[in-house]
Amino acid sequence: MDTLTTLETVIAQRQGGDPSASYVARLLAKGLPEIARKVGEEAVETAVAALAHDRQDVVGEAADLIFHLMVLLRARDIPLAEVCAELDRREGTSGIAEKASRSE
Ligand SMILES: N=c1c2ncn([C@@H]3O[C@H](COP(=O)(O)OP(=O)(O)OP(=O)(O)O)[C@@H](O)[C@H]3O)c2ncn1[C@@H]1O[C@H](COP(=O)(O)O)[C@@H](O)[C@H]1O
Repeated sequence: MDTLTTLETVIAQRQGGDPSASYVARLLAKGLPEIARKVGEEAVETAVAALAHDRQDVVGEAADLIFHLMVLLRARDIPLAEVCAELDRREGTSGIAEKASRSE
């Protein structure tokens, strides 16, 4: 989690920076449609790698996907904490559903 928080800070710092010196600045300058396209591309590459047998490829593609997703969240001005809060909420919700099904 610290890793993602640090990455989120670095991405925010790169926003508005020199596109010739920073991949993040370059990607953010291209705009949301290009960022969304990259997320889609990396998601497909992750899925394809998962179906093949090279474990290290899956790790690499998953890292590319998470990185580009973090850039997309920055472009939409959504803090990572908001996504984590949604995951926490679901954990709470599924816990309630589980308890309810156990009491039936
Ligand atoms: N984690 C990453 C990271 N993962 C992947 N990438 C880049 O994402 C790109 C992946 O694109 P592809 O594999 O599709 O290859 P490509 O053809 O070069 O990319 P496109 O031209 O199609 O966009 C590569 O250029 C990688 O270098 C990353 N670039 C940056 N980071 C992090 O972001 C920080 C800031 O980076 P800069 O903005 O470059 O300083 C770095 O310190 C890292 O921590």
